[in-house]
Amino acid sequence: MTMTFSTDKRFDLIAVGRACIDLNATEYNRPMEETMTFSKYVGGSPANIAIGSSKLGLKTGFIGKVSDDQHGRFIQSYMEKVGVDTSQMVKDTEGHKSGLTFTEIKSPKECSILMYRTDVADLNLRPEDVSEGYIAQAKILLISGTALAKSPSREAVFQAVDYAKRQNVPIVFELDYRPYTWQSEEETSVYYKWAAEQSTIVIGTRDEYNILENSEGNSDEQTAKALLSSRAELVIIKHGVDGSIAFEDDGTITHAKAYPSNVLKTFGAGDSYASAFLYALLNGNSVREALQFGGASAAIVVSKHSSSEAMPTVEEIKALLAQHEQSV
Ligand SMILES: Nc1ncnc2c1ncn2[C@@H]1O[C@H](COP(=O)(O)OP(=O)(O)O)[C@@H](O)[C@H]1O
Ligand SMILES: O=C(O)C[C@@H](O)[C@H](O)C(=O)COP(=O)(O)O
Repeated sequence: MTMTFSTDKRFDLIAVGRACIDLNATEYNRPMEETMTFSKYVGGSPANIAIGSSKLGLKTGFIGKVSDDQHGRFIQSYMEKVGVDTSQMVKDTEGHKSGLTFTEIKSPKECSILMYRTDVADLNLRPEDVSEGYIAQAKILLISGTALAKSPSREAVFQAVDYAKRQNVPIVFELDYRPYTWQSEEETSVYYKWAAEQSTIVIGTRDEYNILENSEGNSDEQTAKALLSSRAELVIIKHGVDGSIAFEDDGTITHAKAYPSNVLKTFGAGDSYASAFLYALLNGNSVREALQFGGASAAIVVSKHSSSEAMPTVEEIKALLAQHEQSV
């Protein structure tokens, strides 16, 4: 299947949610306690997806709140530099700080992130910060799960979803589960179910769908069937190095393998996957081709140091896919 999107919009994709700071360990293969140096990048799942999409050539906008300080200015200027429209990125006027994520690279397979997210600026986005006229200009609105974790950001996302529905803008929900920001898994499940019910495309890992379902017992088929019975037309279930599966509402199921990669760290895979997957779909490619695009993009990013800065170009993705075709 290929999906069709409006052609007369100013933006291909508008993302709503957090834009933060990643501090990635520059010393590899050691625990955080022994890591002394870090490199700074823009981070936050929806910001990474917006940056990745923009680097691929999509016209991209961002709705979010950042701190009114050096970090907020760094985030905004980096996103502008890579072509993301930041006209709807607001500065926090109450002193809230941008979130920080420290990464630990213990081995290429054993990575973790440590988030500093107490009362962060992004979770203080307010409904009145969200413009219906802006959302109306998008082919798709991307919402990320973490923005639902706390008020007032939760209500800002409700507002964005309401505007998108009024304006017939399809919603893409990236589950983006970050336990640090939630009170409990039960609470997360309530909001995840709600968001999935509003969305045309749902993207998440198997573990994230378990959180959504508040249950560990469901198969991918059961999960997809339940979601496709409401508004969703396409459900993507990711399985890390084992690849991903797309379930469509006409019953088509497409499996995609991950591409071999010289892995440096595992984080960044999901965001690069989402940006390239959505790029391909928005450009009229089939779901199968979009899965391949997403997987290739992720294979590139896990071999590099950052999530945002490492987002590949279309040419890099095509080169990896061509290389893979030659070797099979
Ligand atoms: N180690 C890896 N090597 C190559 N590709 C990977 C690797 N890990 C993940 N990917 C690719 O990225 C996609 C998303 O990764 P996954 O780990 O499932 O998501 P997330 O990063 O959101 O947890 C996978 O479906 C796969 O195509
Ligand atoms: O999402 C965050 O706030 C942290 C990210 O910026 C970080 O780069 C990361 O963990 C990305 O991992 P992914 O979700 O696996 O793409």
